[in-house]
Amino acid sequence: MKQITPEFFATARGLSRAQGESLARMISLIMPDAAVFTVDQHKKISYWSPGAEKLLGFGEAELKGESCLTANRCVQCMRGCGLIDSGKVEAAPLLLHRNDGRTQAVLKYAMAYVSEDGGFDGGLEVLIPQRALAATDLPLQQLSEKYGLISHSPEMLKVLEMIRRVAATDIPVLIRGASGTGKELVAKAIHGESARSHAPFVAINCATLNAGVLESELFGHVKGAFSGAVRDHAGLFERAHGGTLFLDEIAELPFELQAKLLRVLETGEYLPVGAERPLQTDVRIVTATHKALREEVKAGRFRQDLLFRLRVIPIFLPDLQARKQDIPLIVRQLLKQQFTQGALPQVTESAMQQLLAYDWPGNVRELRNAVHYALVMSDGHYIQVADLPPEIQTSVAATQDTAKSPRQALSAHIIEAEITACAGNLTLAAKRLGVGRTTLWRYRKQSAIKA
Ligand SMILES: Nc1ncnc2c1ncn2[C@@H]1O[C@H](COP(=O)(O)OP(=O)(O)OP(=O)(O)O)[C@@H](O)[C@H]1O
Repeated sequence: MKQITPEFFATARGLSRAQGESLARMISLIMPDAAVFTVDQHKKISYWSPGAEKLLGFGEAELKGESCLTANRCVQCMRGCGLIDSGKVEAAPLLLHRNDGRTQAVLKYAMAYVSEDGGFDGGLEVLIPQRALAATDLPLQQLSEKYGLISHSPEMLKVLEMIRRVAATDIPVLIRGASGTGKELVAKAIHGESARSHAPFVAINCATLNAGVLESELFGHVKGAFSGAVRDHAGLFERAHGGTLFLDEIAELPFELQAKLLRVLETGEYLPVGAERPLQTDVRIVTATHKALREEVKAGRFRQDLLFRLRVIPIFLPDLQARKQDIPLIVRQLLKQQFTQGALPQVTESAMQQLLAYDWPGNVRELRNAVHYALVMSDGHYIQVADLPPEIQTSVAATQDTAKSPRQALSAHIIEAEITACAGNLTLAAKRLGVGRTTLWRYRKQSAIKA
């Protein structure tokens, strides 16, 4: 039989099965909205409270004697919940799948029963529903415009859908994507659509400060904590209280601070530098990285337990290179931001071809910079190949821009992207492109004949 770790046995002194079973019934009376259940030494369900039935939609009759994984359907549960290894689980955030397919955010607490010979003898588990918030019902198109996350690509539409879902919970989110793919925009959208939107969104890049300064920035310090600490300093956890703390480049968080962050996630408590008593915080943590954190764990640079805490919901942002159909749309959006009045400059077909051929290692940030550069260089009416930054001019052998008619300024790519954006509504697409409907129809016909 698997042995419980001596540390747990020493601290918890163990809960016997008989004690646990009556405790479970008591907790389910006191906390009728929580799911309370017990498992035997084989992790088969032995008690399932009415609250559990209400929360997850499974009845006791169908679950008794079944593996706990039948009712606790989630990625972390499949990996192992830690109950056998550490004897207890404290405030683990989970996203469970209910019997009816909907998801339910919970915080899980569990305590193992210890047999007389010190072995695992089952356990008592309590799942506390996380704040029941309605997912935002903002249509994806409006969500994308509200936060400037412009895209048509299926991958980005999935990201927008994820934002809508996770905003309704307090579950930690890890955003993975290369530099300039929009990680901070996604974090802001999650915050902005959540019930925390009235409280601050605070962001910090963990790669830019050394361990000492970062600790003081995150957790604050008290007067006299170190030379130069002439007054108390509120940390970001205090400033973000009630809101969202966005930790960018989380892979760079120094190892010694990883344990402190883990403590906040587990207990909501942290210790300002030099302080004697911990403070409580209520923040939602959203993290981002361009690195594979699993590799960082393997290399011994990142704590596995912290990874599991942070990566409850991962969101992946694709490189711009993998969604080039977004380029005309984003360019247009960037031009609109610069020109609030008057006609937008037209991007010539050759210039658009160069933009589409380029690899964009700096992703949308680089595209934004290129558009700003081109605007400075252009005559204000047309953006041509010669107006683009040099590295983009040479992305493919550019053809010379000789024509300057509006039709030639509109490439087939732009036309088709706009029509898709308008869900096939040619009148709207023509309006957004600044041409008449008949003209748009003629352009399309001519492009089709040329093809
Ligand atoms: N889909 C998009 N549509 C329009 N603009 C975007 C989009 N994605 C990113 N941007 C713009 O690109 C720039 C970089 O975005 P952001 O700072 O969110 O990227 P990031 O992934 O957090 O970058 P880094 O990792 O370097 O901090 C910002 O100006 C942002 O407004």
